[in-house]
Amino acid sequence: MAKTIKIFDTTLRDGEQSPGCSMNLKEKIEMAQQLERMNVDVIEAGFAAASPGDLHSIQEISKHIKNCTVASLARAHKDDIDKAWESLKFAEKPRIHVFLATSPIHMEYKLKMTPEEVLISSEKMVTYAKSLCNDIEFSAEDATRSNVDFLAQVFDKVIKAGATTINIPDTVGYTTPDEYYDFLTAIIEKCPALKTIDISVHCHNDLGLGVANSIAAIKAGVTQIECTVNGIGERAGNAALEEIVMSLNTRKDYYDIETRIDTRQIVRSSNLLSRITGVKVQPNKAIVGANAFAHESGIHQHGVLNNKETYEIMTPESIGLDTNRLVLGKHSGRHAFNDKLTQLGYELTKEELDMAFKKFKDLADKKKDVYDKDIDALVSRQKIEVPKIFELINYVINSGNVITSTATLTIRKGDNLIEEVAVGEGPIYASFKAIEKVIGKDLELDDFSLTSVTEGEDALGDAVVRLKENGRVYVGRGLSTDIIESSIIAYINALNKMMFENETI
Ligand SMILES: CC(=O)SCCNC(=O)CCNC(=O)[C@H](O)C(C)(C)COP(=O)(O)OP(=O)(O)OC[C@H]1O[C@@H](n2cnc3c(N)ncnc32)[C@H](O)[C@@H]1OP(=O)(O)O
Ligand SMILES: CC(C)C(=O)C(=O)O
Repeated sequence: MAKTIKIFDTTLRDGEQSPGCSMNLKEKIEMAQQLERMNVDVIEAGFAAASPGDLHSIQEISKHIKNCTVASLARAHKDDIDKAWESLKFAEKPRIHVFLATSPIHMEYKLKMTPEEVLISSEKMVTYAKSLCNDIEFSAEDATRSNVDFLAQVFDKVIKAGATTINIPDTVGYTTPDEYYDFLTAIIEKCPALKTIDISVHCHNDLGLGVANSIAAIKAGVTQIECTVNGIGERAGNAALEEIVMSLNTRKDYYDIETRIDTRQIVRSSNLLSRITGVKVQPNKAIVGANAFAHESGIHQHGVLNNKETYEIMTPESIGLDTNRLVLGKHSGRHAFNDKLTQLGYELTKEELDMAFKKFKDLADKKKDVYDKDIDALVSRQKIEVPKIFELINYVINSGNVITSTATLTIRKGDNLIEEVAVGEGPIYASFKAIEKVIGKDLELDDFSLTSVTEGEDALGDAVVRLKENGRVYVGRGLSTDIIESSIIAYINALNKMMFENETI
């Protein structure tokens, strides 16, 4: 019988450590709910001691999650562990995740602790965490550059102290698949107690080997894999969840390993994360890249026309890739719309449904064919919307290749309608300048991009604006069949986020 391994998702903790990938509370809750829909076993929701905001967001995420374990990270410090426990007070299935580095370089230069002190502290802190919570994970940070005998000693102590999962991470993405397999096999042999609990790995991608190392670890007998959606994470990122899960799924014939992941939720999870962070997935990314199922050359196309399996090792449907099915049109009613939302995995309140239905009708008026992707984009965006402190009422553009563009914008702030005119190189830049005039200050535009949600002349334009202030990036998104309108909405959305989170303006 196939063995089932656990998927521990750390998109909201290690993933959020990725530059430019920070998320606000609403976005984290929406992402956590999507992870639950995808059926991950554990959601690492954050590092409570990092800030009161992090602690609060773990509490709020916990309130919304029923089926997954929620983990909170802590250094081997009593105060961190107390905060982690406080952050988990609403969790149905809480896990405290304590970590301490075990490699000579980390112990000497970072922790300034002797191996003996690390041994004592690990045992003491796991004992303390266990007095609060039954489910305790212990991670030996930089395990792959640690001495195997020393690690075995640490693991013996923390397992006796009550750890229920031991994580053996490749913190700096240093190891290779063969070496990791040998290393894990050796450590399991030296510390037989490991066989009585869950053994986990957490692989980074510094050499591009995060997924390969995770798969080698499964072969060596580990029972939990730590990973992130789209492989985001510190530096070059973490092992990508979708790649690990689909490798095991596609090569079940070889590994005979299963996960509990609903693979049809993979594309939606990837899209939602990109939508939230504004970080796009590279087109040739395995599984979720735009080209992952595209066949460009004649010989391939010929093969696929005769039999898809000539060049496709998994079906697009198995990862939830919508094959552009026409779903609804402007004559569709509320029941059909609600039914579609249920199929897509959404549960909306009546108020949310009313709002989404109105947006859908507006879209169906402008766009001939409405696809699953369009509806997903509309609804997932609505769920992470912040209050509209500024709102676009209307705009007029005067532009061409022989004149400087002029934008006239009317924007609502509270009960006031403010109109401003600005000129700029191109209609979008002129519009952004007009918004700055409305708020009375210059903003730093970190990045701007525009893509289409689906194909076709009437496709929805998806604009992403990244505004930077005091080192923080605020990502705004705008969706419209008119690309200038979507750009203006995206800019105002980023501005609203900045105000909502920071009250800076
Ligand atoms: C491999 C990983 O991904 S680990 C997780 C990384 N995530 C983060 O760092 C989250 C964001 N971090 C933060 O907000 C801050 O670093 C905080 C709040 C956690 C700590 O901030 P500060 O107290 O100012 O410490 P700072 O970050 O400068 O240094 C880390 C301290 O923790 C110690 N430390 C590091 N890891 C551990 C550990 N696992 N257990 C105990 N102490 C540790 C370091 O030795 C250093 O101690 P020192 O202050 O006595 O010299
Ligand atoms: C805290 C641990 C698990 C970690 O993030 C790492 O080792 O990379």
